[in-house]
Amino acid sequence: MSFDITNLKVGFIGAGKMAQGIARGLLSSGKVQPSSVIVSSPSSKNHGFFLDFGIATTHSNTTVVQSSHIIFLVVKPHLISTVLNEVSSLITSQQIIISVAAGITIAKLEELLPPNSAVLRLMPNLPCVVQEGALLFSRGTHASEKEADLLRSLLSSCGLVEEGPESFIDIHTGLSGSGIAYVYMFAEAMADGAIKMGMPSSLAHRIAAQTILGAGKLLRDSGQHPAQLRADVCTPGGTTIFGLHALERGGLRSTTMDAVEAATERARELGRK
Ligand SMILES: NC(=O)C1=CN([C@@H]2O[C@H](COP(=O)(O)OP(=O)(O)OC[C@H]3O[C@@H](n4cnc5c(N)ncnc54)[C@H](O)[C@@H]3O)[C@@H](O)[C@H]2O)C=CC1
Ligand SMILES: O=C(O)[C@@H]1CCC=N1
Repeated sequence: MSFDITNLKVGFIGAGKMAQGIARGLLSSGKVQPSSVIVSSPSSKNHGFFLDFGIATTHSNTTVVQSSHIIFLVVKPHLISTVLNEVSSLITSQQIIISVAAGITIAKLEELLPPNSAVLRLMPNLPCVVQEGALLFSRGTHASEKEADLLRSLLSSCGLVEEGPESFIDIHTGLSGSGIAYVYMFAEAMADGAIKMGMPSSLAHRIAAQTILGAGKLLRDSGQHPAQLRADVCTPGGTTIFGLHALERGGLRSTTMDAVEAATERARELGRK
């Protein structure tokens, strides 16, 4: 299978938050023009977002399949079977199917698709919208290095794109797909702490966001272990170690590990349904 990326037609089945995130990342790469993208969903609720970018919308999943080389399945996990039962007979081995549904395994996707279908399973996260996503994908039985390269190239503007074994996808879901929500909860709690100490809410939230952004950027760009960066902030007898001690008393590390484990287990459970 070979594709000329400049003429590539990309379809999305599902028009929600994650479809919008990937579509935005995709367009930012400049490799795909809005006129080459089409999106379907049963309601017109989210169509305005795509129409504003010059992307075509439809209520027909069939139309998306018939007009696309690459099809992103961006519906909730429990709808994957329904959608694939509807469109599977139209899918050819010349097309590439990419599922982002949490928990839904490659084996399940291949079972629902015609034999020899090229399938990739992708787990993105919402910061694709700002080109700072963390994405991990795995190849199905009939997806070669070519399809993997094409996906990497298409998603290059979505953020970090890694390929790994399928067994890592549910873990990545617990760590990163869901993980941004843990960070938001932490941001909210940090700001609440500052509000409790007397800072106005809007200033506290702006500073909490910038603190998390700065910490993340330094962590990523320095390549240092987080424990080293944390140690760099701690003056002996200073403020930070008092704050860290309070976090340790609350079991922050253990609770965070529990959160990654719980979300990973839930992804695995969704795959068994
Ligand atoms: N929201 C997130 O942060 C992430 C979501 N995901 C995965 O992305 C998928 C979509 O999640 P969201 O975008 O958050 O959900 P959402 O609820 O925002 O969007 C789902 C979309 O599917 C459409 N839809 C419903 N039934 C349909 C059908 N029969 N045919 C076509 N479209 C249909 C809905 O109208 C809606 O546009 C899920 O499988 C989820 O596991 C993966 C990583 C992160
Ligand atoms: O909560 C969920 O199931 C989806 C998958 C990862 C993020 N949101």
